[in-house]
Amino acid sequence: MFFYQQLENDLYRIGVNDRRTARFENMFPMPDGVSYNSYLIKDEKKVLFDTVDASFINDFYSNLNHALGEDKLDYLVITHMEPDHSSAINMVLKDHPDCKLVGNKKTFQFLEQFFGDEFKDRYLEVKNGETLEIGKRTLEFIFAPMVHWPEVMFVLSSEGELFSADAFGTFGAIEGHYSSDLIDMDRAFIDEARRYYINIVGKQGRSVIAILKKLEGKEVKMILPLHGPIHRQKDKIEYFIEKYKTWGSFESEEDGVLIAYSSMYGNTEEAADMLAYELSENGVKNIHIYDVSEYDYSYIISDAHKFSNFVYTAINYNTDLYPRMDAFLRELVCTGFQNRKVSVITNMSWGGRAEKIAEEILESSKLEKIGETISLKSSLDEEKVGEIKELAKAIADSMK
Ligand SMILES: Cc1cc2nc3c(=O)[nH]c(=O)nc-3n(C[C@H](O)[C@H](O)[C@H](O)COP(=O)(O)O)c2cc1C
Repeated sequence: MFFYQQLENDLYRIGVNDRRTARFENMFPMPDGVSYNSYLIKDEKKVLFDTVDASFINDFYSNLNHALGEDKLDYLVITHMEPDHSSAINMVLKDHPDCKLVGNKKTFQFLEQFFGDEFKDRYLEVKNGETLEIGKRTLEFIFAPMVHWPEVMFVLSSEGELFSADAFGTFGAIEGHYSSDLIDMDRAFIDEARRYYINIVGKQGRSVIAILKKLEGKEVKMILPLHGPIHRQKDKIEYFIEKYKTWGSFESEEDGVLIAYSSMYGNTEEAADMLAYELSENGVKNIHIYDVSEYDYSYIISDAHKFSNFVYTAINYNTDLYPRMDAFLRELVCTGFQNRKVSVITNMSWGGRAEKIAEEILESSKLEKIGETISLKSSLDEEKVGEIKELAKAIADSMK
């Protein structure tokens, strides 16, 4: 069977859903799957934008062949060489002998690293800002280096269709709603879009801001990302671009406190809980507590970027930082985490370097310390309870 959406008269989304792969990039859980989007324009020239993960080639071919009918492809535009979109390129090229590959110098370098140079005579190399006529449309190539990979390029058609590679994508298979105007973005979409962006593209915030600047003044009527729904309604497009500006600048979206704790026997957890109750007493609305041993880091990291305040615990473990907190903090820093307010609870029974190690890991994040470190000796006592009340007040005050 075939399954695709006709977005315009001659524009099709022919991607597939993947509910079988457990982890994106073999790291990030996808409880709701993911979609690999590929797009087809049937203008005078027939142009395919990216392919899908080769494991889904059969579904993809049924969609593509049905949408193409008797036509053959003239161009395959590669916006991004990551294998979840490019691993079927060689198969498509073999089926479409006159199809040219459109990419930039780096695209073809990576293509050869993955597939060798058997398609060399089919390259159409484009430079930043160059255009290609395909009939009633002209395609403009806008390089977006490091908006995930170095070779990434956006393509803007003269009809205002923006093929944005991994930008503006999300986790989650398409559940019928192939366009964001068909869903409530806040309820059904934005948390997973944030988790996708922060964990996958997050570190490249400067590159994201740079591409958004390049797009200013250009008319974008539709965004067609490689994962998740398309965006074709003005207010949805503006909403999502604003989110990208905030995320790309490493700014928080909301006042709130993310508490990431670790605890072997519950004493440090009790302190984290007590802090949360006291924060609530001080009027803080958004409080999220995560045990770093329980949750996949990608969820905690996404919320750490979302909120203004971050609290972590540093418990001593064989005189080092508890290994799961150590790993979590390192992964957090890998996403470019910065410019947040931070508070710390430590726990030691006899001694160690946990607090120092955590500080060293977070050094590049330029965090503003709020309140004094709460140093537990094994468990809470009256004095520490008083300190937690003071810390909660200091954190709440830091939001005003
Ligand atoms: C396996 C293990 C190793 C520990 N290593 C240290 C250590 O090197 N230095 C130290 O001060 N406390 C050490 N502790 C004690 C903890 O840091 C902490 O004080 C204690 O586990 C109470 O906190 P919790 O109930 O939140 O786990 C260790 C505890 C465990 C179970």
